[in-house]
Amino acid sequence: MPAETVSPPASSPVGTPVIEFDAVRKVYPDGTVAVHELSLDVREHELLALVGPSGCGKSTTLRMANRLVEPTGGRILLEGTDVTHADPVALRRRIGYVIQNVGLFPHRTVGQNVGTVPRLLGWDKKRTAARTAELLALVGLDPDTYARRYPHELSGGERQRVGVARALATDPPVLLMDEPFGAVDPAGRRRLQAEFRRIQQEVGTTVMFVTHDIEEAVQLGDRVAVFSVGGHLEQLAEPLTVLAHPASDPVREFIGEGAPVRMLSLATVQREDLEPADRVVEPAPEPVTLGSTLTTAFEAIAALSSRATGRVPVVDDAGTVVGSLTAEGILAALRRTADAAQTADA
Ligand SMILES: Nc1ncnc2c1ncn2[C@@H]1O[C@H](COP(=O)(O)OP(=O)(O)OP(=O)(O)O)[C@@H](O)[C@H]1O
Repeated sequence: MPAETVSPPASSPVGTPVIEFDAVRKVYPDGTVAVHELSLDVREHELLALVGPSGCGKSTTLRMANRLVEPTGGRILLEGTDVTHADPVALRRRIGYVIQNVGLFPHRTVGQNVGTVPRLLGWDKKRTAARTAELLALVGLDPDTYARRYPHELSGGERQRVGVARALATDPPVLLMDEPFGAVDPAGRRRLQAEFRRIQQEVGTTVMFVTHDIEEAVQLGDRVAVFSVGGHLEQLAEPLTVLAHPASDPVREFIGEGAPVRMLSLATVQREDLEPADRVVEPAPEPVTLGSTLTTAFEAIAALSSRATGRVPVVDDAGTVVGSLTAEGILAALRRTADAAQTADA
């Protein structure tokens, strides 16, 4: 993340395609067309969110990428190689997979769960244990406390974190996620989303992420693919473009009336929006930190309204005061987003 921004930039990935769907079609034996002539790519380090109403073919699409479902027609390439000819077991070791209820092994400890694939790959005990501890720490679970616990001794959110850690264990180039945070309560879900996004950007994993929740899709996705029933890809674009310029009636219907508010929730306060640090009164009470609390302008408003002073000191990771957040700063962030929505590619 660039140091001068307060939150992750809405990137426009131009990387090489890691997963490519080329005219892929899936018709189930009973004649249901789940996916209709789908062509799209997921680019290196990108998080692509697949979103749409129930039954529109999102999970089928995802599961074709690791051959849990065989396509009826077309080609799927992983890093340039046609996966329809790959050994499914070897393929799944290169592609992490996280689903809603995680599917942890109930009789194995958290540490054993996370270390499953490394052990299958023949890693020795020491290397597996070190990687397990590293991953548990990455997802915010203290290895000394959690590695020896069993799944039933965890909260739902903690289990999801273990699921993410397990999927990342061998550093797969690609992660497929199907409603991974669906079973978590709203507050925990928001925290998990933010933490997962931070980890994904830090590790650089390419992610294909299925959700039925447009809010989750626009918050997490670098790009968003909106599907309609019958497995049609209606629009593939950056979040702001989908919200500001829905490409068809099904997209408009799906994003609903909340689109303007969702658009503003994409507004991010940047360093340039802060008042200069020399105007901050020291010592700064309860500062907020660049890149964490101020994820969106909405959170900035919450930070501001909880202080009586009308300004909130902002510090960087090292604790140095870098500026002061005021209502004008938030307005500047909102204005920038509204301008970007007007000029976003239709
Ligand atoms: N094994 C199957 N046999 C027959 N039809 C299936 C099978 N699996 C899925 N379908 C059908 O294919 C279509 C797409 O299903 P899919 O699970 O991919 O949708 P989805 O968008 O992920 O839905 P949801 O959000 O409800 O999970 C649906 O009409 C579904 O009923």
